[in-house]
Amino acid sequence: MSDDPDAVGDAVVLKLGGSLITEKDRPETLDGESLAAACDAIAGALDEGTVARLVVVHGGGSFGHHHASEHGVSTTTGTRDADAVMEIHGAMTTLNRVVLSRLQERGVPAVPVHPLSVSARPEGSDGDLDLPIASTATLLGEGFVPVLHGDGVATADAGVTVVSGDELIVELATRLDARRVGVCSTVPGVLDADGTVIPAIDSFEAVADVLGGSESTDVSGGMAAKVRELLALDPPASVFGADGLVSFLRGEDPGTRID
Ligand SMILES: Nc1ncnc2c1ncn2[C@@H]1O[C@H](COP(=O)(O)OP(=O)(O)OP(=O)(O)O)[C@@H](O)[C@H]1O
Ligand SMILES: C=C(C)CCOP(=O)(O)O
Repeated sequence: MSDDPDAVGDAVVLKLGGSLITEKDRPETLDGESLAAACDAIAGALDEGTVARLVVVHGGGSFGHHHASEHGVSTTTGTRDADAVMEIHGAMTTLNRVVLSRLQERGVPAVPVHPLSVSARPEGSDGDLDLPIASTATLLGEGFVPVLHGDGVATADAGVTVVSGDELIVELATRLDARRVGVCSTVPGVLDADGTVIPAIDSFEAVADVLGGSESTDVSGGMAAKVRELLALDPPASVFGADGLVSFLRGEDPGTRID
């Protein structure tokens, strides 16, 4: 149990991967069908009551990664160019607006929380992420669905680096003492060398050989970084594809479970 006063205990933290909701190889292109299906699943789960408190985080896909890559910005390399920061953040808030409106159209009380405005890496790019949690926790307590996203983040001695949605879900799940964490991506789970879904992972070394980055432009490390982040997490996490989302929101363990 977390001793953080903002912990709400029964929250589910869900990442909608950028590779799911955008066409990652075509700059600033949405995958409207996949996004709609994901929003249907979320609205259905809230209606049925299988999830009471939900935090959604979405990734960058062809919005954030494309601009970050053009400016040479990653989770470890920053920029002091305000125009570059605005291009990266602007693309992410554009995508965030679309995600919010697709959720709101389905009756989901979704509201934005923009990480660039609240978070930092005060010890530099190798240091921990500081994500003040009060706004997300209070919104959750008031019945909203906070929607965060990968973004730029103020970083001591580096300017602005990228914070990935994968880092955000770990921080959110820990600080909120969440019940479960899900990562819905474009793959049906973490795949072994034969392309078969690995049902469970409990150590990085056991799967390091099959873990790669992303097939597309990606400044935050793809699947290898995802698994590393999720292994460091207390509550169980699942990595699954679009077909697993309804099942995850019903409390099942589709795809790969990471403990
Ligand atoms: N062993 C593996 N199993 C599954 N996917 C893998 C593996 N190794 C590398 N990958 C790559 O990881 C990608 C998923 O990671 P990626 O970071 O692109 O997803 P995402 O979180 O949906 O996107 P974003 O980072 O834009 O939010 C897959 O599309 C695949 O190219
Ligand atoms: C590239 C940016 C700005 C966001 C990265 O977030 P991710 O897609 O979750 O890795």
